[in-house]
Amino acid sequence: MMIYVAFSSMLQYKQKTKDDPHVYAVADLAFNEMLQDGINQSIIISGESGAGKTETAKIAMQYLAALGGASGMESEVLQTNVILEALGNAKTSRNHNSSRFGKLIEIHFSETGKMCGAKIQTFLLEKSRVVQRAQGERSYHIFYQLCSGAPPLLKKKLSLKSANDYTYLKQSNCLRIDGVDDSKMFTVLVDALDTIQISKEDQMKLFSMLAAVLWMGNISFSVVDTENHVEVVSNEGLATAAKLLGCTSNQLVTAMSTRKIRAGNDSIVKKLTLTQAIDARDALAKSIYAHLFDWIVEQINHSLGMGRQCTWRSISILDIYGFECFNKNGFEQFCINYANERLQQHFNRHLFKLQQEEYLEDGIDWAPVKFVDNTDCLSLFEKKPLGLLSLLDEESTFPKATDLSFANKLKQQLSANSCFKGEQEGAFKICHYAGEVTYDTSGFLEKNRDSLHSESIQLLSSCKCELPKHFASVMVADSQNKSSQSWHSVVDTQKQSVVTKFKVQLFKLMQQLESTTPHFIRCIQPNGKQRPRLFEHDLFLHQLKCCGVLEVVRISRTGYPTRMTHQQFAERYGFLLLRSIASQDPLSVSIAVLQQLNIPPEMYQVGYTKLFFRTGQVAALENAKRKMLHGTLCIQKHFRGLHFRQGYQGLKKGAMTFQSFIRGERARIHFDNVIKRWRAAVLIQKYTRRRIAATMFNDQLKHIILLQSGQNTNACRMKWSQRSVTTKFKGT
Ligand SMILES: Nc1ncnc2c1ncn2[C@@H]1O[C@H](COP(=O)(O)OP(=O)(O)OP(=O)(O)O)[C@@H](O)[C@H]1O
Repeated sequence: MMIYVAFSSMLQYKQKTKDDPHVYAVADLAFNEMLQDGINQSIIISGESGAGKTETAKIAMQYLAALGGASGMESEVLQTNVILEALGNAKTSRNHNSSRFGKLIEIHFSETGKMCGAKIQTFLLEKSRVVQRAQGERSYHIFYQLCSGAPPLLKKKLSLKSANDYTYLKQSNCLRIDGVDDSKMFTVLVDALDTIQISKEDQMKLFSMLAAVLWMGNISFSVVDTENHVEVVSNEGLATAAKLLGCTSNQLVTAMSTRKIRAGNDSIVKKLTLTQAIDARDALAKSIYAHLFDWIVEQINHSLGMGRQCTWRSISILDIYGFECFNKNGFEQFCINYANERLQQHFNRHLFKLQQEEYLEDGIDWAPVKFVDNTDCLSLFEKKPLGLLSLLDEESTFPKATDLSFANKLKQQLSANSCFKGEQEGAFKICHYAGEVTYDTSGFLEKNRDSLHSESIQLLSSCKCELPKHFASVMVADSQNKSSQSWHSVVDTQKQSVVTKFKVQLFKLMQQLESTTPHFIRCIQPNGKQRPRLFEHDLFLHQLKCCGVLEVVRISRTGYPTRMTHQQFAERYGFLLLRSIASQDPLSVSIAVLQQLNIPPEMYQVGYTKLFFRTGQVAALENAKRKMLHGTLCIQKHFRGLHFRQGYQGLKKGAMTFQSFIRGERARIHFDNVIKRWRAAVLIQKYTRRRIAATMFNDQLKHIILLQSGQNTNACRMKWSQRSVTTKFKGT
């Protein structure tokens, strides 16, 4: 667990730095602990509005994306910020890019630490901002981005005009933010939608609904009788809104200016008064926007969920709206500050209560550190039946109740509570952990009921476009009486109030966070003027005091932030012992390690089951471990080198012997072949030569014999003829 106090926004507005080594350190620790211990982690970022929570969350996400990158998911996960900021952030008097919703982003990692998906949960979007807000503030960024950045074709399709032409946008006299180019931001948004793989068709649906909301704001009413009943003025707003929703102008007129009232078996159609009609129009616009926001989050989750099959563990980053205290605080601030009380409780629990309880349970010597406990304030909200939330819900169920009657009820029931103070004219004050806030109850009951009339739901369900139909079905499913799934019954059924829904969501969130190892980042706002490098010391100190940072520093200095069971310690550092005492129990091993490393006794305490260390001691242990491991690694490195070199030489020798044998064998075979061929050639030559010689000899012999026989014959003949002559002479 780690707590980091961020003063990052001291650089705000002029020198934006998107680097923060301290945030990196927190993210790094969470990442390493996740891989090491196999436990899900959470990074809880809190602080006042404008203190830098969203920027810090983005820096942490970027760092985690870099650590778990190379899976292709990281750019998608980072691009979600662009979409969520466009639809859920707006300019307020305290922050030009204030998140008007809470967000928990769960980043999933595989066993090897690769990012493999993400899931986003959102909490309580401030939907009233769509139709109304304080002077100088803006509605959600996306409206201005769409009006100034949409390409001409899209503008024509949606009949879009400039932001100044829409009542919902121009009413607060603030259309621009210094240094922000809405038209450029629209291109960035479309790129992000493409990266997240939101199809062009779905993007078109999103932009059509946004345009429909804007055009609905331009629908006006005219009073037709003395009772202030109204008729809808047939103007461009009415026709365009109907076209974009996929219904007829008449259907829209009916939903906005009439109510069906049941009288026995019959139903009577009643015209609405001007206030009722404006409320009906605004309620429908707010409802469409809130459902559109949920729908886009659903689409993002669908896209980011593709790779979650290989999920192993996750790191959740919580960026929830900061504590707010304006000149006029309403229902939204009431819910936001309640959520902050819950988070402060989680913080106190982990940093003070659980830690100190652990010291006592393990029997170590400890003088308790006092801290500002907000349990009383939290029970003021949550106590049943006499808590703020229960009383608000109870009053919301009475049809005749008013905001004033609610304020009076609070005064009656809660004035004994030290955290509550009743004020004049329907106001009340709560002493929060971060300071006192005065709330104005006007609008509390209506906002808590958040009812949309059956006519409006019927209208949405009968629209030709897909999204309004989808929103209507979600509304029906949301209604408590799930058995009667039709729009007729939605208004009649007991719908869950906004605060109850929010409370349930918060409890679920807390349960989820409890199952993780928390890391806290406290953002501190340096000044209330949104200026860089300006420190308002009182504001600074106030925040440090309120969020318990001073106590955290105290407890960190005197306390024992690092704890390990004897077993864990022995397993982790036992190998550092020079003499082997492996047969001994983990406690003896641990003590022997501590003595060997000369850790001063005042820097640690030995509990029944755990060892407790003061700040910095683990670093010393880790240092010794690192040195030992480094030495071991060095020896291993050289041994492995030697071992492999010897192995290599042996292998080389073997290979060479083998190669020479093969080569000899091949040469021998080759030689044999050559000799055989040579011998065969010689034999052939011998026989050929003999044959030629024999033939020649025979020929010569023949000729000689012929010659000799000729000569012999001749000689005989001559001899014979000489003898005959001689005989003749003798005879004569
Ligand atoms: N690390 C930072 N570096 C530079 N500027 C920052 C940093 N953090 C915050 N800022 C500045 O402060 C402004 C407000 O920050 P951010 O929107 O994060 O506040 P927040 O606490 O989330 O407020 P809210 O609760 O209203 O959403 C930013 O628009 C930016 O200008």
